[in-house]
Order: sequence, then C-alpha cells, then structure tokens
Amino acid sequence: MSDVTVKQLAGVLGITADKLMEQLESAGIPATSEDEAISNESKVKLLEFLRGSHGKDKKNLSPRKKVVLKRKSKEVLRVSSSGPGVSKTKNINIEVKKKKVAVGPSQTEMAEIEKERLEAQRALDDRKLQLEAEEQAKRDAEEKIKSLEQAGKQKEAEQKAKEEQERLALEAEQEEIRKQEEAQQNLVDEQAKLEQAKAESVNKEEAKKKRHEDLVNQQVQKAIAERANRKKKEQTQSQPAAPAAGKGKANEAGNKGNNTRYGRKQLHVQAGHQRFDRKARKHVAPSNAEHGFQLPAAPVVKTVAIPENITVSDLAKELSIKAADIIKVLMKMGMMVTINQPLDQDTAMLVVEELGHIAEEAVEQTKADILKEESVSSIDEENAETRPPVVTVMGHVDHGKTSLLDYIRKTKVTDKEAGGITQHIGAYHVETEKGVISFIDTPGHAAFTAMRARGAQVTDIVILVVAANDSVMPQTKEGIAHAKAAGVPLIVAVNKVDLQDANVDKVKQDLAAHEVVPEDWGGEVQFIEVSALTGQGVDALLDAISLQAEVMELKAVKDSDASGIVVESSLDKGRGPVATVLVKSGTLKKGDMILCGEQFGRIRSLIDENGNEIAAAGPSIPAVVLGLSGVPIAGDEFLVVKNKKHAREAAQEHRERERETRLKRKQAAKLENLMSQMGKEAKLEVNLLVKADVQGSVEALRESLESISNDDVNVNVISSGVGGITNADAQLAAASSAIIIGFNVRADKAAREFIKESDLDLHYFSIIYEAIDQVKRSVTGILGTEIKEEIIGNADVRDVFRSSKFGTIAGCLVSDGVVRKDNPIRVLRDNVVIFEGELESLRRHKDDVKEVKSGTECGIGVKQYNDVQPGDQIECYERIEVQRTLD
Ligand SMILES: Nc1nc2c(ncn2[C@@H]2O[C@H](COP(=O)(O)OP(=O)(O)OP(=O)(O)O)[C@@H](O)[C@H]2O)c(=O)[nH]1
Repeated sequence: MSDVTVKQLAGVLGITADKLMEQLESAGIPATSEDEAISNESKVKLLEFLRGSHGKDKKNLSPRKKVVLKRKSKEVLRVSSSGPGVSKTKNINIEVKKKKVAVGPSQTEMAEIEKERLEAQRALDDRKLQLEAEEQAKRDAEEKIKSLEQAGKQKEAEQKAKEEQERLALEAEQEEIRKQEEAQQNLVDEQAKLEQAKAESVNKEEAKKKRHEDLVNQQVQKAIAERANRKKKEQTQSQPAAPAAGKGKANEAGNKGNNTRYGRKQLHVQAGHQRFDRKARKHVAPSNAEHGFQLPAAPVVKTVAIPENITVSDLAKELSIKAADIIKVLMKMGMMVTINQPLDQDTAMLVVEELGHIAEEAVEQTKADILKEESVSSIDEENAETRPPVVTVMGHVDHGKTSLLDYIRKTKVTDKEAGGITQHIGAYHVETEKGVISFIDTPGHAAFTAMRARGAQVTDIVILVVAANDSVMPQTKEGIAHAKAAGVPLIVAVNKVDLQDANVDKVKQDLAAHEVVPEDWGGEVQFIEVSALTGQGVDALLDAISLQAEVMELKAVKDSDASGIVVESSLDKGRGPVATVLVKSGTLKKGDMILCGEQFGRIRSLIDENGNEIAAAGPSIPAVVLGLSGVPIAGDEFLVVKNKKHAREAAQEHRERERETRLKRKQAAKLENLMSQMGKEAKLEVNLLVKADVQGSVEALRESLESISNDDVNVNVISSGVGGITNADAQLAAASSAIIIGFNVRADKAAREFIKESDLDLHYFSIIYEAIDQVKRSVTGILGTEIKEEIIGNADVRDVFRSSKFGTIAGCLVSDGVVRKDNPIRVLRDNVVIFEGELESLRRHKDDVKEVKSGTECGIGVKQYNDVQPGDQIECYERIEVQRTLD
C-alpha cells in the first residue's frame, strides 16, 4: 500500500485534517503538516491508539485473515443436495486464474471502521445539513436584499412618478396662469387701443371743432370788418365833419368790451380785446382767443318726458347723447338691445335716471285731447257766468232716493208746452225761485261710480238721503266715502220724517260719528228734514242746494262750443242711438258735430226732459241727443268739434284705446290671470266684491275671506252688502278689478249683461265654507310654485390631489346623505360657502359613478374650481318645486 497524506486520510475518514493531526499527535505519530505522508505503520499505530482510547485492548483483536489469489488453478468442489425423497452429491469445478494474498481488516476492525465511517458519514451529513442551512440562509438573505432593493426601487419610482405628476400639475397651473395673464394683457391692450382710438377720435373731433370755430371766427371777423368798413364809408359820406365823434363812440364801444348795442356780449369775441383795429384797418390776432363753445361747468340735467314706448335712438336724441351710451347702460342692466329697438316706459325711465337725468311719464295726448284743448283755448274764461248746480242723490237702499227724485220731478219740473209728458231721461232740471237745479236722475252710487271710474266728474253736490227711522246704514257710509273721495260737498236729506219712529237726532249723531257734522252742531253740513211722501221740507232742500251752489260760485262760459258728459244712453228702435248729455260748459246746439267717446255725429235732434225739441242747452242743462253714430257709454265726455274728419279719427282712436283698456281690465279681473301680477308686485292683491242674502252671512264671509291674507297675498273685500248683485256692483267690480262672490243671491239682468260683456269673474255659493275654500284654492293656485333647496348630502374633503388629466381632485368621505354627480354643489370652508357650482367628476376607485352614499370614500372634481383644500366640505343639494300655500 502506498502512503497517503494526512489530509487525504482525513478526507477518507471524514474528519478534518486538524482533528486527524490532533489524533496523530495524541498517538505519538509525528505530523507537522497536512501534506505530510503517513505510512501504513503509522496508520496501524494510530488505529491501535484509537482503539486503546476507545477501551478495546489488543487481545481482543483477531488475527488478520490472509487471502491468497492464484493466477490460474482448478478445484473440484463436492456439494451434496437433498430434496424430498432424494439425496444427491454434485461436483463443481472451480478455476482460479491468479492468486494474490491480501490482508483485510479483521471483523472488529471492520466494525470499528464501519462505526467510524458512520460517524464520519453522520458528521458529513451534519456538515452537509449545516452547509445547506447556511446556503439557504444566504439565499434568503440575498432574496431579502433583492426584495429590499426592489422595494426601494419601487418607492423611488413612485416618488419619481409623484414628483412628475406634481411637476406636470405645476406646469399646467403655470400655463393656465400664463394664459390668463396673456388674456388679461390682451384685454388691457385692447382697452388701451380702444382708449387710444377714442382719444384720437376725440382729438380729431376737437380739432375739427376747433377748425370749424376758427373758420366761424374768421368769418365773423370778416363780417364785422366788412360791416365796420361799410359803416365808416357811409359815415364819411354822410357826415364828413364828425369823424372824431364816431371814433370816440367806437373807442367807447371798444372800452366797454365787445358788447352789442343791446348790451349782449359779442359772440366769439373776448372782452377787452378788439379783433379789428379800425385804425390799422387790419385784423389783429387776439392774444387770448376765447371760443364761442365752452365746456359746461356742471353736468346738464335734463327732464325728459317718456312715452309708453320709445326707441333707443329716439331716447338718445331726447338726451342729446349717442345711442351707444344708452346701449351701454342697458348692457350694464343686462339687456342687449339694438339702436332701433323700442324700450318700454319703465326701462326707458330707468335708463334716463341712470344717466343722471330726470324722467317723467309723458302724458299721451289723444286726438280727442287735442281737439278738447283747441276747444278750451277758444273759451274766454272771463266771460264765465254762474251756472246751475248738478246734484246726485245717494243713500242706503229703501231710504227713499227714488221717491225724493220722483217727487221733485213731478212737482217741480215745469211742463212748458201743453201735452208734454215728463220723461225719464236720466237727468232733469228744475227751476226754483232761487235758481235752476239739475238732478242726475239715476239714484244710488252706480252712476256716480261709473262716471268717476271713467274720470268724469259732473256732480257738484251730493244729497245723502238717510231714513230718519233707520239712520246710518252701510250704503250711507259708502255714499259719504264716495262724496269725500270725489271732493263733493254733502247735503243730508233726513227722509221719512213723517214716520212715527223718525229719530232725526239719532241720524245726526250717527252721521257725526262719520265726520258728517250738522251745521247746528257746529259743523258745515246742512241737514234738511224731508218727507218724500208728503213733500215736507222738499223746498227747504232745494233752497239748501241753491245756497250751497251759491257758496261754491259755480261758473261756466255760456257762449262757446259745448262740452259735457253722457249721463245715460240707449238704442231706440225708431230713433237710433239716444244719449242724455249734461252740458258742462258752452251751449250745445242742434246741428253741432259732436264727438262722444268712440261715437260721433251731427246733432239731428235736441230734446229736453219733457220730450220737447229744443234749439240749445246751456251749462248744467241735460238734453237728449239724437244723430250719433252709435250708443256712447255713460260717463263718456262729449265735445263739439268743427271738423267731421277729425271727429271720426278721434272716435276711431278712442275705440282702439277702449278695446285695449277692456282687454287689460279683463286680464286683471280674472282669478287665473292674477298670476301675472305676482312678478310685478311684491304682494298679490285679490279684490272681492261680496253680496249675500243676510247681513250675518255678509259679515261672516267678509271676515273669513279677508283672513285668507298672508305675506304673499292680500285679500280685500272692496265692497259687501245684502241683496242681489246689481249693475252698480258689477261696475264697481270692473272698476276695481274685483271678483264677484254671490252668496245665496243672484245677479240681476243688467248686471248679468254687464258681467258677461266685461268678462268679469262671478261665483255663486250657498255654503260659506265652500266659498272660503274655493277662494283659498284659487289663490293658492295663483300663488303657484316656488323653488326650494334641499341639501341631500355632505362630503368631507380628506386630501387633495392634482392631476394633469383630471385637475384638482378632492379625496372625500361622504359624511351624510348622498352626493350625486348631476346635482349642484357648494364648497364650504369653516361653514362658509366659498364656491357654488357643479361637479366635474365623481369617482369611486377608478370608476366614474353617478352617486356616492354616506360612509363611502370618493374622488370629487369640482368644475371650474381648483382651490378645494383638505378640511373643506362639499355640500350637494337639489332644487325642488313646491306648491306655495296660504298657510
Ligand atoms: N213714510 C215714508 N215712506 C217713504 C218716504 N220716502 C220713501 N218712502 C217709502 O220707502 C220705500 C222705499 O223708497 P224708495 O224711494 O224706493 O227708496 P230707494 O232709496 O230709492 O230704494 P232703492 O231704489 O231700492 O235703493 C217706498 O215704499 C217708499 O214709498 C217718506 O218720506 N216717508
């Protein structure tokens, strides 16, 4: 066996070289290095030492077996084999080709070696395991390092991406700012250009003006010079000896400045300077030329009358400014108009006031107004004579108005011609010892109201009839109110004094409570006790009227073209349109051409209250007129006109205006159309006229209906009373745009016709509750709907991200309700609204969503707003239409 090195042996044994070195040293075998060779003897020695150290002595060691191997030899081996019932011997030939003797380890040595091998194997396995573990640890560490590196890289990438995003956002923002600045600059430039252009045009204008003024100055100078030359020539020709005096005067004039001989200052010539040097006979340049035009020291404030419609250009002309200035003002008011666009009166007045001028409503003159003015201007007021008073009778129902008028007419109207029959023509006049008195023969408030509603005032004195047994009643109060409103003096006729229960004092007392104080109580009102039944006190009443008229000094011009009022009118089958007129001024003659509201015509026939043809009717005298083109309306003014064409035109114009007025009134009086008033007036006014069967119902209805009023609507019962709905009621309703409520009462025929014609709103009821309910419902309907806001959700802004693609995105948490993409929003900071608008985007994770509910996170982009900050709140709301109610 050849020698092996310590290291090789250690490798075979499966231990370290160091360990083997130690063992060799312990066995007394010298070995200095791993590479030193170890002989077989040393190996045996070492083995023995190791055995000794492991407690095995040499005796137990069996001698070594020798194995001899022959190169080639033959042997026969006899082998006996036995089987069931068989016993056999078999020869086996064995051939050995070479023989070599080798000494192998003994069994114990083998066991030892095996054991050592096993130990070495175990140590090797342990080592292997250790190495594997170490390897694994190393791999793990490397992986960890790798993953750490990867994580680091990712973070770095994220950081970079974030930085990139921020950079882009910043750039976008800067770009935006730059664009805005650019736009602003452009705007400023444009404005500057405009200013410059304006200044240039002003300069041009001024230069032009100056050139013009200079030209005018030169021409004036020239003219003055020429005139002076001419004068001088004339003077030298006519007065050759008095040049000194002329010179002196001229000097004087020069010293006085440039005043004209009438003391006026010469235009364009500055005081103290004379443009023309007479001596030198040449023009002298003024040292300080004063122009004819000077800027006004203070702004000129104009007062402009504005008609119902005016175009922008016309308004500009009125104000002597450019139409563009008016357009500018209107633009500021939010109106885009063109130069030829008509503006309504209110807008035009606003514009005028905005421009610092004073606006007045233009009183539109109708053709009739012009004709009237012409007629009035021809009247010489100095020739005015005393005229009879015109009296109207008023009072509560059944207090005796008709009876009193009938009594006076029957007893006092004088029938001058035999066979004449007193006719009811709506008015009559009586001749008393103290003078003539004209009565409007339609008692009650109807005629009076109708006439007043048309702006006509014909009554001079009101007779208030109060039944002595009934005293002051609702219509008595109304009569007082009417008379007071019209400024007409009252005379109280305390009627029915013939009755047992007549109580004149109570009447006086009750009337005094309404500021109608009798003369004998220190007041100013004459109280006359009368009986329409017996005629008692009627003369005293007529005397009182005459006295009152005298006090009033009623006068009118008699000798002029007539004008007056239509008191009554009708269509007669045989005679055509019939109108009772009352002349207010002048004298109405047969054959006159009259204009009467929308009717006109030549008077074919003039008739008095007795049915007699008359030639003329003077001031305060009623007469029936035939010959008109149609039936005029009671209350229409009439006027004598010279020209038929003018009369026709004026009538036509009146007809058109009436139609418009009727239409407006119709619109206004309709419950359903009252809606239009809402926008114009702060509060909706609903007027009602209530008529009922009994006083109790009247009171109950009035109270309940008026209590419907609230902040938005005012329900006024403008008139209420017991009894059917009369024509007077209907007229009052029309005049006041009132809705008529009939409770257990109906409208009479005349009222029905008027209501139909005027398209008034009439409602009948028989249950109070229903009446109130209906009015309430109607008014509620009129009130319409209103828009209310309801907050549907709130989102708290937690974080804000900026992205070049989506702009500013607020990372939010919906704290309550729901945030909807399509609903309007507000941004609140410290509970103060800082922005109002809508959402640009609503996202959940990366998806666009329609809505996000409470407790959910979302990303919100606010349209056109980038200043959302963490801590802000985004409030989402909706607008809902709600029916306005009276409650
Ligand atoms: N005893 C008495 N009765 C009178 C007097 N005047 C009128 N009457 C009666 O009172 C009632 C009503 O009279 P009218 O003249 O119709 O009363 P009115 O005020 O015109 O009534 P309306 O037309 O309904 O508004 C009639 O029956 C008359 O006869 C009077 O002086 N004495």
